[in-house]
Amino acid sequence: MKNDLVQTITTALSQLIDPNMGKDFVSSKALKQLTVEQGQAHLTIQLGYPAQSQLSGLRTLLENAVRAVPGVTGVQLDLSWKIVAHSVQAGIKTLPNVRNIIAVASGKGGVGKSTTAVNLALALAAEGARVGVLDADIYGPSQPLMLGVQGQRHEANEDQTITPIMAHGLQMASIGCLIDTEQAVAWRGPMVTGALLQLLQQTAWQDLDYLVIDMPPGTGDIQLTLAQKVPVTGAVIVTTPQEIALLDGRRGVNMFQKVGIPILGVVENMALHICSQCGHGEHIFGTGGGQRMAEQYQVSYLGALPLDSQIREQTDSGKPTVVADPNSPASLVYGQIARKVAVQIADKAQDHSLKFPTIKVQNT
Ligand SMILES: Nc1ncnc2c1ncn2[C@@H]1O[C@H](COP(=O)(O)OP(=O)(O)OP(=O)(O)O)[C@@H](O)[C@H]1O
Repeated sequence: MKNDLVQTITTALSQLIDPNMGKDFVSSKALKQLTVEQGQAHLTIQLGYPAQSQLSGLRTLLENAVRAVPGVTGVQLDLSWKIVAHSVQAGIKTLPNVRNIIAVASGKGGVGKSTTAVNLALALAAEGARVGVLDADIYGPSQPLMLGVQGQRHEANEDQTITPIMAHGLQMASIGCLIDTEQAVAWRGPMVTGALLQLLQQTAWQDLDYLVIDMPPGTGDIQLTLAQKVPVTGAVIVTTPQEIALLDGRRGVNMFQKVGIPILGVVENMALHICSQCGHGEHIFGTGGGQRMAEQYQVSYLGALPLDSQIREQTDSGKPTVVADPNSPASLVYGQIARKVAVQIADKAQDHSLKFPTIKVQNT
């Protein structure tokens, strides 16, 4: 009888879809433990993604499903999440204290890659994850400004590490807080990649679930070398609707796929112009480009942000939208993007790197 009840509850949970994962709680491996004693069900459900804002809804969903099983007289549910490290490119070691690296990239500059990276990081943190940001945009480091810590310097430690700067709950490292980046303009590619890899490896990251890397814009040698040497779980491509940016965005998708990094999806930034006077929205650059690109490459379309002066003002004044106005429509979009990214990472059960051929790079 007892085993029968365990079996019936397991069957019920195998038919209950986690709305975030789009998968049931058994095949997503979230159900960790289930015992039944005199009709009292004790369950341990562990999600693979941060879900602070989702916990009460998921709790109700799960408890109702178990309670509806005939013979169950009560439910005790232990509901939590645990973010684990996922596979990276073949032959590359993961970083200690960093479970997952998310590269945020764009085919060209000025499309809002840094703005997307910082708001994605903050939205993941708002869901309860431990998050860091590495500003790898050596020619135009903007994370210190966006996180309101411009002028601060990294502290060097005796063990050759540097301490990340804390901002809005994120651990941040930026080349802009280490050197005068005007010098870097004259650096050749290998010097740039060397400095960025050193920054990544010598920062004393503390127990991160996700490290979001704000990549240098473009798809040249520096980006390719980084994509080959940094242990990345997945990449997010930021693009704008203009055709030229989309062409560049396609190059970004190709570059990551060539080196065996899965694309977590495409973010379409500045997709719609919102008039600051009347609030009216207009697609000044055309519609549907990001979605078409995602379909063409069979990658996920993560969402679209409007061209909104508030996003610019908030982010450029050191308080990105997700912290300045957490309930705004734009923050909700960043939240959805973060959830889709986290869920895709949680769903990444195996090493995808074998799916794509690895190419050799000459200029390291
Ligand atoms: N959705 C948006 N609406 C309005 N302004 C935006 C939006 N996204 C970004 N911006 C603004 O556009 C400017 C460029 O953004 P950002 O620095 O994020 O671009 P980028 O792609 O990282 O550029 P680069 O790589 O050249 O540094 C910034 O002033 C930023 O505040």
